[in-house]
Amino acid sequence: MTRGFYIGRFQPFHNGHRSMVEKIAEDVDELVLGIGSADDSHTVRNPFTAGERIMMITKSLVDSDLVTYAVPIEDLERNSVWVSHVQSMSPDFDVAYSNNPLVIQLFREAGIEIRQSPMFNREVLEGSEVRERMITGGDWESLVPEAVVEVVDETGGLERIQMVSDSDSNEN
Ligand SMILES: Nc1ncnc2c1ncn2[C@@H]1O[C@H](COP(=O)(O)OP(=O)(O)OP(=O)(O)O)[C@@H](O)[C@H]1O
Ligand SMILES: NC(=O)c1ccc[n+]([C@@H]2O[C@H](COP(=O)(O)O)[C@@H](O)[C@H]2O)c1
Repeated sequence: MTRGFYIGRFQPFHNGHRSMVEKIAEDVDELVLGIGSADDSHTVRNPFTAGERIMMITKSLVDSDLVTYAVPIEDLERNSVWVSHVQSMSPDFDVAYSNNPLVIQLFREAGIEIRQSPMFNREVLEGSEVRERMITGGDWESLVPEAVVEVVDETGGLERIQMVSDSDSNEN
């Protein structure tokens, strides 16, 4: 039995993340999705709470055969102990997945196997592109699973990101 760990901020969970989960499913029996920066929300870069991101992930993967667990991981001031912090919050895992250079470095230094994945349609499947479209009224819905559209509707996420974006630009 192999269990993987996939870390990301998932702000929001988009079709690139879902494709990555499908790719990882070829390697592992179970997957932990670590919701990074779990303590952050209500900003343009991190608009959604950890709870909202858990809903997005759980509902998007409901039809998947893979056993998945979504675990919130708060940020720490000290990179040197971040991997231990991750391990203290997550079910045990055998291999980690990320394309983030700092994350890759920290897992390598801790002696944990880390695998990268190909980028899927990265020209548009990027969190910052989805958030920009949410703010400007573009087509963001086609970039995310249907379940994410429903969670954003249910939680008033669109009004929220537009409001925090407005207050950011008023401060600048
Ligand atoms: N289109 C994609 N295809 C494959 N992997 C992706 C894609 N987009 C993001 N990832 C990977 O998923 C992980 C989590 O990414 P993250 O939550 O930061 O999303 P992001 O799209 O890079 O968002 P942001 O623009 O907010 O930084 C990272 O390792 C990232 O490289
Ligand atoms: N010291 C720390 O708290 C620390 C170090 C490395 C990564 N992280 C987090 O891991 C996540 C990585 O996800 P992304 O690949 O989406 O950037 C982010 O939430 C990031 O803040 C935190």
